[in-house]
Amino acid sequence: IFLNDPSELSARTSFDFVVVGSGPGGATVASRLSENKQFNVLLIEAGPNDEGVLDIQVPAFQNAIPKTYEWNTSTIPIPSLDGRVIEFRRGHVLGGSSSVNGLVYTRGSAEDYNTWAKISGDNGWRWDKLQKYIKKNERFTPPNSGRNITGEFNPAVHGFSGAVSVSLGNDEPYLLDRLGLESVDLHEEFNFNLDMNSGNPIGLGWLQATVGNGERSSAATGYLNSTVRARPNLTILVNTYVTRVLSDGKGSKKICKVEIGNRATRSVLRTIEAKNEVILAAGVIGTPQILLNSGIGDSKELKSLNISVLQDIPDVGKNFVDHVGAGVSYIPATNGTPSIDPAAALQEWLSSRTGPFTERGVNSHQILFSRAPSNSSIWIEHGDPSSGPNTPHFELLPVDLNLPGFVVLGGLMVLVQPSSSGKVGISSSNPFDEPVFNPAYLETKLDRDLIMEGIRTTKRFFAGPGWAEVLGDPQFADPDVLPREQWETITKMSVFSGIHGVGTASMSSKSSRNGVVGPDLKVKSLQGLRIVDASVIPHIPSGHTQAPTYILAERASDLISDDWCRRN
Ligand SMILES: Cc1cc2nc3c(=O)[nH]c(=O)nc-3n(C[C@H](O)[C@H](O)[C@H](O)COP(=O)(O)OP(=O)(O)OC[C@H]3O[C@@H](n4cnc5c(N)ncnc54)[C@H](O)[C@@H]3O)c2cc1C
Repeated sequence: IFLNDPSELSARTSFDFVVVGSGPGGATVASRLSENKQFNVLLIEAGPNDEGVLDIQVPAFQNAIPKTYEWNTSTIPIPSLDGRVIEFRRGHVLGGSSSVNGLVYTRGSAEDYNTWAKISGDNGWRWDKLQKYIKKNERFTPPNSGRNITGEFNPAVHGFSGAVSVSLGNDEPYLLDRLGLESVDLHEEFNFNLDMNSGNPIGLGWLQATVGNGERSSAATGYLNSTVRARPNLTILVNTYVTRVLSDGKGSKKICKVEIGNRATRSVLRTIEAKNEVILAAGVIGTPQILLNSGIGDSKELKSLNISVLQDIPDVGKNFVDHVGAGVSYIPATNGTPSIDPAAALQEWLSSRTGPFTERGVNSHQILFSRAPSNSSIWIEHGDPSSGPNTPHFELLPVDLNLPGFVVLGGLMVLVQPSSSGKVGISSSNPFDEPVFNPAYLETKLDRDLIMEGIRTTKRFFAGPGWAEVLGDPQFADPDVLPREQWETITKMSVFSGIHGVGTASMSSKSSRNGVVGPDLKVKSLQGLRIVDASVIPHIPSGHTQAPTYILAERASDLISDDWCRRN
């Protein structure tokens, strides 16, 4: 059942489960729970339907998604970036951020998940225990160009019948791909990695993307396809903003209702009952915002905003961690990859779902994960922030963008195991007000030192005769040329968000007083409320975050289902 407006819901007031948010967390849970005909499930999404939106479907358009499909959230002036304000992107459409993201499919390291297990005291979160959920999520699909991909991935570590399609590039290797392989041959520091999704990501490998048959594969296309949408026991309600969750009476700790509103008119509309559970999956910003608006959070902060406290949980909105990156770009010394004819490419995509628009649009098919050298001087001052010795500190995404007025050649170097943490808060008791968000990028000296090491690592990767013919003068702040203070000032003005935020409703062990949810993802000290999205991730994965969120949500679906099947 698909509803475009809350007014269409009028006949129903109660469901077994109400899921809020339709990204990799919420779409997965709503889809899996509604496989059981006995469960009546409502999935609420603030944004519109994703169906038929070309800008979302065409992989190459990932660089230019219209703002109407995003929340357009701004940070506060970030103190650790000398007061810079940046936009933190997040999807506002069915499928959530997976409908607007960069399509990169990386799982992170086995050690990342083993760290979740350690923090939460639940071995079910260990990498080896999660394998069946990885397979339930993934449908590895060969490129529809028919290109031979032998030697570009390891079939043994993939799922072939899951919900979300994952593929390798359709095009033959680009110039940057050939030069990347040359670097691996030339420098002992960098190894070729047949498959970076094996749990051991370090090395240079072929990039896998959430693409199937030339189209974006998202939480919406993967988990909410037309068959799922037609289920009589699943109602999908889009264009509907959730303001709060409510308990069943004064003093009660049992959450049983969701309140919805109209963002345009800033008015509350009504409540909807959840007989079994409310499952929050509104993402790393939306979930803590709803909790705080509901009086679940730091009691001191809530009281100062005149919000009555339903449950004091100081960590709500805290511990925001995100990847942060620096561009390592050069002036092109040659013409690089020739630009394509966009009209012809679109025509080809429309008629056969093949051609350059099936690609991510950056003229590179590779990704490099690496660690800061063990003899680096930074280790004299700092401990290792990573999950373990097989976990990368850095990611390098080579790019060769040749768009009119926008030429980028080199790489995006991203710090994937940062140590700084920020905060999501609210500024008033009005649930329609914007969140107050400080991502605190580069707040720790360790992160600033590591970014420096990452740039040096990237320079070593780009050193070699092949690259010398292509890369001209550097266009980035070079830590080996500039004095430290000047380098830091420029870097703070130019770093970018990895858009991989986690941790604002973090998972911890049952007995821990820190964190927001237990290992079963139930909100501590309350009943009837769970969280299933990137906000519960207690240690940021060293890879991009959609796959970890899907994997987490697949296990969460089993946890929830088992709980309620046992009771009934
Ligand atoms: C531009 C961009 C590029 C990215 N690139 C990559 C990439 O290449 N690879 C990768 O792995 N990851 C990438 N990510 C990150 C990845 O998409 C996210 O980690 C993942 O989608 C998180 O899933 P989620 O379910 O936690 O939240 P989301 O996917 O953000 O979903 C949350 C949903 O909740 C809805 N919602 C929020 N508040 C409310 C409310 N009050 N009422 C109702 N609904 C609400 C939102 O509209 C949204 O649909 C990218 C993200 C962005 C934004």
